[in-house]
Amino acid sequence: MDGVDGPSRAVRPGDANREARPGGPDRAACGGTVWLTGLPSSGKTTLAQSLASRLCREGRRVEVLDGDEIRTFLSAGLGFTRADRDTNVQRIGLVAEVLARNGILVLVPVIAPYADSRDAVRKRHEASGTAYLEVHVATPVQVCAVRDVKGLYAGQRAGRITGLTGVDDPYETPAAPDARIETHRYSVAECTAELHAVLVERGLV
Ligand SMILES: Nc1ncnc2c1ncn2[C@@H]1O[C@H](COP(=O)(O)OS(=O)(=O)O)[C@@H](OP(=O)(O)O)[C@H]1O
Ligand SMILES: Nc1ncnc2c1ncn2[C@@H]1O[C@H](COP(=O)(O)OP(=O)(O)O)[C@@H](O)[C@H]1O
Repeated sequence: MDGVDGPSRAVRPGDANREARPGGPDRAACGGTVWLTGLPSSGKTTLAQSLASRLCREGRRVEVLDGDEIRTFLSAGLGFTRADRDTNVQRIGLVAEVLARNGILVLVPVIAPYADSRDAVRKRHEASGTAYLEVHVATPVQVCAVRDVKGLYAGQRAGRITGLTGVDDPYETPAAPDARIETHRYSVAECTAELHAVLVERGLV
């Protein structure tokens, strides 16, 4: 309906968030998504939890969208085909963007093995002017296979599972991530500090 002040205009996602900030953008007061992509056992969840704890202590509103939890509810029934992984990633991307544009810092420790799928999530954020950082948790597959937190690598070797990301299923390494974290070289505390510094540098903290 047209208002008394003139014709209405389309309200785009993120408008309310921007208008709620008098004096222009205030990155420290607005949200953003930090997507941690990497192989199973690369350290995504550990780093997301560690960074979330630190950000919470600093008074930020933080959400971690954990891959396993999402697959139990929001993506229940999806498997690990390319189509299912894409659907899973796009659903998570939508939730992350909605939370982020409403002032939450959203940490997403999800494999997201395909570049075009990750790019679509970035574009969704760009469309609403919402900050988005892609972090590659760049742990070599040999190290991940030794860590093998959930026994997936052993399961693949034993023939119990197939289609394991980075072993017999693709992982498209991010070509130009906002950060690359080498968890095989540095401790959890050091990697968390490095990630935190990236957020500071990008004006998210
Ligand atoms: N075949 C296969 N390949 C990769 N990962 C597998 C597979 N089967 C089960 N899992 C476990 O599923 C966890 C969640 O996966 P994601 O939702 O992050 O994957 S995806 O982005 O949709 O590809 C993922 O969690 P993380 O280990 O925390 O990465 C795996 O432990
Ligand atoms: N620098 C590091 N950063 C993150 N995890 C690390 C690091 N060094 C060792 N680890 C260990 O690697 C494992 C990573 O597991 P997890 O975080 O569940 O991986 P993912 O979520 O990628 O599957 C944990 O046991 C963690 O303690």
